[in-house]
Amino acid sequence: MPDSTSQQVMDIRAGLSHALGAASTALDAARAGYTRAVDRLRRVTEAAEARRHKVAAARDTRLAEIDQQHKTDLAAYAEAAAAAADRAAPGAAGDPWDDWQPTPHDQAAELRIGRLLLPHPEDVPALVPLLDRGHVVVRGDRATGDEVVAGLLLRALGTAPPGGVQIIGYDPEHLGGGLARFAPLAPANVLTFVGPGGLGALLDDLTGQVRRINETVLAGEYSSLRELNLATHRRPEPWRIAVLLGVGELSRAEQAHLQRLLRTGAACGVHLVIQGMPVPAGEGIEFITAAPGDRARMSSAGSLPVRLDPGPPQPVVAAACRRIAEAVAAGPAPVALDSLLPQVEWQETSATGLTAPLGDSPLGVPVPVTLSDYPPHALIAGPSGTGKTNLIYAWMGALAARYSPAELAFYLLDFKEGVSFARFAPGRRDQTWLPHVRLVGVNVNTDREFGLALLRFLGEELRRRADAAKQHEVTNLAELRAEDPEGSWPRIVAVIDEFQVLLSGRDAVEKEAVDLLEDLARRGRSQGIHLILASQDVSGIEALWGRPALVAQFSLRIALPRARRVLAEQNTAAESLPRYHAVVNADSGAVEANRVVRVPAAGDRERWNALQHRLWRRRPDDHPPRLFDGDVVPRLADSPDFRRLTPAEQMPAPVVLLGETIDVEARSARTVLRRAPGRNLAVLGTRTEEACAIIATAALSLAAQFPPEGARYSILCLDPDARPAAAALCAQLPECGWYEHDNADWVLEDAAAESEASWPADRPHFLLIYAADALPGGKSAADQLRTILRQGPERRIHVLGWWRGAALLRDALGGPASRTDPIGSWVALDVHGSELSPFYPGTTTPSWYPRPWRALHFDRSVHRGAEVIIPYGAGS
Ligand SMILES: Nc1ncnc2c1ncn2[C@@H]1O[C@H](COP(=O)(O)OP(=O)(O)OP(=O)(O)O)[C@@H](O)[C@H]1O
Repeated sequence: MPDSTSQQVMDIRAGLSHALGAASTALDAARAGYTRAVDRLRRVTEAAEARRHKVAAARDTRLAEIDQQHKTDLAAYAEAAAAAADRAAPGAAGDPWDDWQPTPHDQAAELRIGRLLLPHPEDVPALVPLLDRGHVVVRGDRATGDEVVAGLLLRALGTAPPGGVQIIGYDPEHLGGGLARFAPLAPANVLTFVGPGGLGALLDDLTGQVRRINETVLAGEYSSLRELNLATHRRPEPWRIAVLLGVGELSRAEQAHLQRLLRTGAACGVHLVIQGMPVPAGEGIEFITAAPGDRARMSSAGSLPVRLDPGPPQPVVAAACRRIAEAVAAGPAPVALDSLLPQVEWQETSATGLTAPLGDSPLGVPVPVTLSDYPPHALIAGPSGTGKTNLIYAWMGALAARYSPAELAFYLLDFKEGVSFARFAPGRRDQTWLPHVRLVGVNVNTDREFGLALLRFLGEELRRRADAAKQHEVTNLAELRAEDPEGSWPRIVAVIDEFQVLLSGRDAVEKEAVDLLEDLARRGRSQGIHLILASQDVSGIEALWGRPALVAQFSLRIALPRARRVLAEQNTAAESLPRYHAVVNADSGAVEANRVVRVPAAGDRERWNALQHRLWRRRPDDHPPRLFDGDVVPRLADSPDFRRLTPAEQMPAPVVLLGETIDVEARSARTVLRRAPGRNLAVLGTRTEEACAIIATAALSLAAQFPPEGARYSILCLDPDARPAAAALCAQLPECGWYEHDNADWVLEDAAAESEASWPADRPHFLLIYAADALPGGKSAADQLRTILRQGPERRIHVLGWWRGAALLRDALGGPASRTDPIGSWVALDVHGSELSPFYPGTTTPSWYPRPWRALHFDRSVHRGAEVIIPYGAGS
């Protein structure tokens, strides 16, 4: 058993030791595991710590990055917002007051009132959309609010062209005091006030404006003035800002009006700035809560605080208001002439009429004006300085650019003192001319005869056209042109500025002028001859109004500001016209036909020259217009009639030129010295220089027709003052005899003897006597001269004598009872018509008043009445 016990013990021991061993192993393993676990824990903990640090670092970096990004974004947004604000409120809309001045623009801007306080230093302007966009209600602190209103108004004024913003003030509490700083605008009507009881009327008026603008300006084509402006770049209506200060309670009707305006006004440029009155929130209404410091707010910025700008300094307001008022008083800036010109020049046909714009309507649309069968002629009126001449230039420019010279011809006459039409003819500085112009008459105010000459010339042209029409069996120009396409039938436009001068005088000139005008006006319409008559004041032209049939032909009426009577009696449109505008009326001035036109500036040489030079370079021929300048003394050498004179083998009868006639073709006045009784010439009057000039013209024109020995010339000079001129002439004449006081008897005796001879002379003898009334030698010399005058011409001895008075000539002929027919032709200088009656047919006297460098010529063999002539300059 012991064995078994010991065995058992041993077994137990073995078992125990085994278990111990196992336990020890397990313990070791457990320990090792523990150690590893502790180690892992340590490592994990360390790793976790390291990760936490890393994450924290990463987070910090990221946070820093985000923060930086945020800051950058915020800066960018703030910058962008500021830039956008600058764009939305450029110049006067946003500039600080210390650097502020008006910067007119035709598009509405938003207006700065202060700055938005963002958590960022960038300055972001707080802007209010007023013009074209909405209305502003200012509430809160009254004094601060006043400054906000003043700032808004000044900025609005400064962003628009002068007069483009009109302010109407309603300030019942302070009777306008709230807007007192803008008072300099009042005289120019840029600021008007409505009295304490006038709110209803003001709202009524504004509602009326909105209705009118909707109906006639936007006319269904545009939804707002802003849209119209964007589409056309024009702004036909001003912005109207009604400033309602401390209004108090409104009646129901006023409330209704106000609500309507708040809803509809902005589209029509009618805006309300309201202070001290509750207004419910609504679209397009900006509410500004005025408060000092950071407590101000504006509705469009939500809860963002706003710091309001201080109000504009008084000197800035005063200077701006003065400038605006002055600019408004001076009128709108001129429109450019180019706005009337077509894209391509000389493309139109004038077969049925002439149509060209004269300017823009208030809506900015060009207003075409037509001359045709109806209306055929135009009457323009405007007091001096209102732009009549400018309007004529603008019209001519628009026509000349559209119609080539083959389609249109101008004849221009200016009775005004000055040379406004001279620019169309070649001048000393500018050699170009307007190719359409055929005739220019300037400085003609004392030469009304030139007006007559033009009318006679047009009358002739009318007859020529009527004959051609008859030949082609047609009745008007359009048909004639169709039948005769090769013919030259331009429409003729004759412009007579200050035409009342032509129709003044109550004399033969006036009568003939009115008759001719009436005929031309009546028959010219169908033959393409159009008259444009302009005058400072048509109301007093009796010759015109006395002929209703004549006036009726002028159905196109153009009235410049304050023109009288040119429109129909009840039509007062011209009274309220702004400067540089005209009423164009193609229906004899009837109110319904009024069209208001803004006329571009065409008077400016520079503007005109560009057009004229362009058209001149395209001129179809090289014929400049005939320029008649009443102030210029013509030269014999330039006379076409003189240039045509040449010595002929068989001289029919010598022609004597005397001076230039006042006519369209610059003809010379002439008399013919045939071998017949009475063919002598008398120059009458005391003006030595002119008398000498006429005798020189006569003698030189005679000399031009004879070969050197073909005629004989004798000069008898009895006036020492005439001696230099007579001697100079003598030097120019071939074979010229010279006689004075001492030897006068030689030439008189000889010539008298020759005159009585029974045989005709083999060559003519021209006896030029200066101061024939001063003959020496008593009765015998006088008798000899009478013999020469009576009998000489039959024997080819002709006297060209100067007597210093009509009565002296009469004496030379034998006294009051003697016959005057030995003097067949005379030229009178400073001699009145009544003194000339003995030398004039019938019992009439020529209607003429003497004036410097003009003479009256009469040739009994060809003239019905005397003609005014201009002596050629003595030096010619
Ligand atoms: N549409 C216009 N735009 C700009 N300036 C103008 C315009 N019309 C006229 N003017 C200017 O006004 C002035 C007077 O114009 P204009 O000579 O045409 O007047 P008028 O009526 O013919 O005067 P007057 O009969 O005294 O000659 C000129 O200096 C002219 O340049």
